[in-house]
Amino acid sequence: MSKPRIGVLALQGAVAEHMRMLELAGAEAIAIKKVDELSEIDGLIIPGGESTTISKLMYKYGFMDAIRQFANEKKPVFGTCAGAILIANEIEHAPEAHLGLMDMKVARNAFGRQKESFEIKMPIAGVASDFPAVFIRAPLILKIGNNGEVLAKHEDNIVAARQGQFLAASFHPELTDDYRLHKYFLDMVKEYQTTGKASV
Ligand SMILES: NC(=O)CC[C@H](N)C(=O)O
Repeated sequence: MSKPRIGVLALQGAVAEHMRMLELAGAEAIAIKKVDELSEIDGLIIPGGESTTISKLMYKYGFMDAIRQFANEKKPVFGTCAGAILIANEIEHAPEAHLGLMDMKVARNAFGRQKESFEIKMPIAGVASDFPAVFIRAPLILKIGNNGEVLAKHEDNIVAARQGQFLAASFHPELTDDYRLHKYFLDMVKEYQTTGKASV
């Protein structure tokens, strides 16, 4: 079977780092700069960075509707840090969501000033017992919808979750050499490719 093709939304943020991890995990990584490039990929990562900036650029280049359409085709989407904020359907203290794909409520910059940035090892269900998670002005997942699955918690707060084709992490899984969470996303993409084929 050929390698799954995974895109990284390349408007702002940690793009090259995600591409490197995807390649280590066995995918073909593609930087997505224009909407028509979405048709070339089987799954999409929306990286960390600054969610307001990425959102503005998404509107400017027509990505809002194009990514919603991509998700409608049952293709997996993984949002990390700012990317998790962008895929959430509810943001605390914000009047509206951005893409509103995944049924979860997030809070931005939720760790307070002394803990703006830190690294810990933590268990992630189905991924690792000791995953090195780097948090940088990270959001928290306050709640997830009924069919969502909590994958990781830090001090009782949800920091990684999955809901069907959607995966979200508060932290940056692309800043170390540990590509196990990228591998997990790759397996999700393969699962959806197989499901897609089986249903036709
Ligand atoms: N590292 C990050 O992606 C930080 C996210 C940023 N604090 C935001 O709200 O967009």
